[in-house]
Amino acid sequence: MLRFFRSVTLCITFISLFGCQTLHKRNSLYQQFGGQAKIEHVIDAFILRIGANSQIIHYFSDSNISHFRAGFINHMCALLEGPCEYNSDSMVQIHTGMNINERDFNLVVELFINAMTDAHIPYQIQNKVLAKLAPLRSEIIEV
Ligand code: HEM
Repeated sequence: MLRFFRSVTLCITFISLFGCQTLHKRNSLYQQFGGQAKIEHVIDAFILRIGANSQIIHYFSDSNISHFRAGFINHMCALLEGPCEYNSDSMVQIHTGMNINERDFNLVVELFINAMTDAHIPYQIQNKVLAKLAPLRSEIIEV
């Protein structure tokens, strides 16, 4: 009998843990954003905006844009707690030597916000994404 109750308790614990995990994934910021297709759509629009901006385009003059696109998408997917792992170089490693100033950083973030707005990402979700990006600021500016 005791063994039976132990099994039932173990089973309930397992189900609640598993259930919580599923719920967490369903409510992740990645899901709220609109999943992979939406991330790719926003980043494509973001890249077009970077390409059209004479203040910051020079940073990307030696960059492979399809590599940047793939890396940025993967990083964003992981940042929003999607089903991706970001194992590439750190933000500091990538941006070291670029001497990105605060003004240019703010402009890039603004271009990203514009891309999200055009893709109809609700402001409440945009703010959650910006809160995830904010701590990266010091890893990117003037490193
Ligand atoms: C929160 C803001 C930012 C995030 C999350 C971010 C993230 C990233 C990531 C993940 C990559 C790697 C892409 C790859 O795998 O190739 C990357 C590359 C790059 N980032 Fe940023 N970045 C940010 C801001 C900026 C700003 C403000 C600039 C310039 C004004 C910038 C310039 C670049 C350049 C030029 C590369 C390509 C480097 C190369 O060609 O190897 N980034 N960034």
